This record gives sequence, structure tokens and C-alpha cells, in this order.
Amino acid sequence: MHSLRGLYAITDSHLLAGERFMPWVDAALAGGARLLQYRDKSADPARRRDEATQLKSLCEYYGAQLIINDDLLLASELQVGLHLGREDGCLGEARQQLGDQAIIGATCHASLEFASEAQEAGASYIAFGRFFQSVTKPGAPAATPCLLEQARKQFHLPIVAIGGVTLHNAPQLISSGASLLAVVNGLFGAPSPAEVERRARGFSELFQTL
Ligand SMILES: Cc1ncc(COP(=O)(O)OP(=O)(O)O)c(N)n1
Ligand SMILES: Cc1ncsc1CCOP(=O)(O)O
Ligand SMILES: [Mg+2]
Repeated sequence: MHSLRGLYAITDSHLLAGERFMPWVDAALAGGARLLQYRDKSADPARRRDEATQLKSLCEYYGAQLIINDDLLLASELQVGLHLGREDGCLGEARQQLGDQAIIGATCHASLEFASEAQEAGASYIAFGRFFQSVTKPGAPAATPCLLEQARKQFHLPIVAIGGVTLHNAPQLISSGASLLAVVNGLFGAPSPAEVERRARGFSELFQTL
């Protein structure tokens, strides 16, 4: 079984446009990201398949797990993990289609009830957030570190914290119970691959010390 603890890097089609895509992602994985989510909202299935296929090889090289956002068909085609939000389809069906071993994550916003439903439906992890201001998804419902503490007591599943996570605020989330920190801008907003790698290493080291 995969260890679901550490940095969870999430791609962004604006931050990682064109030439940046592979070097920036490579740097995140080199810095220790354990999970990588391919999050691309464009309606270009051929490009999405192509990019996700490249990411799958890169993840295999680094021993990381690839997760596809929203798209069960693509996850099934590549035989990789899947992240589903509240409006992204039925988690139970996804579990049936992808099998027992697949990593399937569920958005729970700030709701322990959503988390309970996700657990029942066979989720591999439950994701709460946003915890801080997020430039990537400013309208996402807000959650607090206190919710993480409650979730930690109530659930045995790995807990993901997402939304405005940076090296500065990460320790508080890990201390409150987060097993994985999902990061877009705090990682891929960096000006160079070297800085992406430095930040990824910084996030990863926090999980060894806290
Ligand atoms: C790890 C993780 N947590 C939450 C989300 C948000 O999913 P969703 O609510 O479906 O929103 P979109 O990302 O699809 O805009 C996520 N992607 N990953
Ligand atoms: C997809 C998503 N869901 C809740 S917040 C968020 C965006 C996370 O991106 P960032 O790390 O840039 O705030
Ligand atoms: Mg979604």
C-alpha cells in the first residue's frame, strides 16, 4: 500500500503553461512530492491525455502517485488515482471501476458529514479546505485547523489540507492533523525549477520533523 503522507503537488495550467510544465513538475517530484494531481480544466481531451501520460512516467520514475482531477475516464484509461469533488460523479462507482488499490480522494470542504459519506463510499483520503486565502480557488469554502483536529479524532483515513498552503503556514496544518498538504501556488508559483525544488524539499522535511 502507498504511504499517504507528505507533499501533494497539484498542477495548474496557468502557472505551468508551455515550456514550464515538465521542468516545474520534475522539480516538485525531485524535492519529494509523494502525490501529484493533474488538474486541468480545459476542454482538450487529446492534450490532457498526452500531458497526463507524461506525468505518469515522471511519477513512476520518482516513485510518486499520479492522481487525475475530476476525470474518471482518464484515470481509468491510465490506471492511476482520481480526485472527485462534490459535483464530479459518484465515488462508489469510481471505486468499482478503478478497483481496490486505486487512490481515490474526496473533497469535503469543511464538513465532517461529507467526510463520513466519503469514507462510506470507499475514499482513500478526505480533503478539507481551503484553509487560507487561495489565488487558485478564491471561492472555495473556508475551513479551520480546529476542523482538522476533529477529523483526526474521528477518521482513520489520511487527511489532506488544501487552500493557500505555504511553507510558512504548513507546520500549523501538520500539527493539527494533516497527513498530506495539497499545494498549487505555494509550490508552482515559484520563479524557477530550483526554487520549486527548494520549496518541495521544505514541505517534505516538515513531515519528518513534526
Ligand atoms: C486534494 C484536493 N482537494 C480538493 C480539491 C478540490 O476539488 P473540487 O472541489 O472538485 O474542485 P476542483 O479542483 O475540481 O476545482 C482538489 N482538486 N484536490
Ligand atoms: C482546488 C482547491 N480546492 C480548494 S482550495 C483549492 C486551490 C488550492 O490552490 P492553492 O494552493 O494555490 O491555494
Ligand atoms: Mg473537481
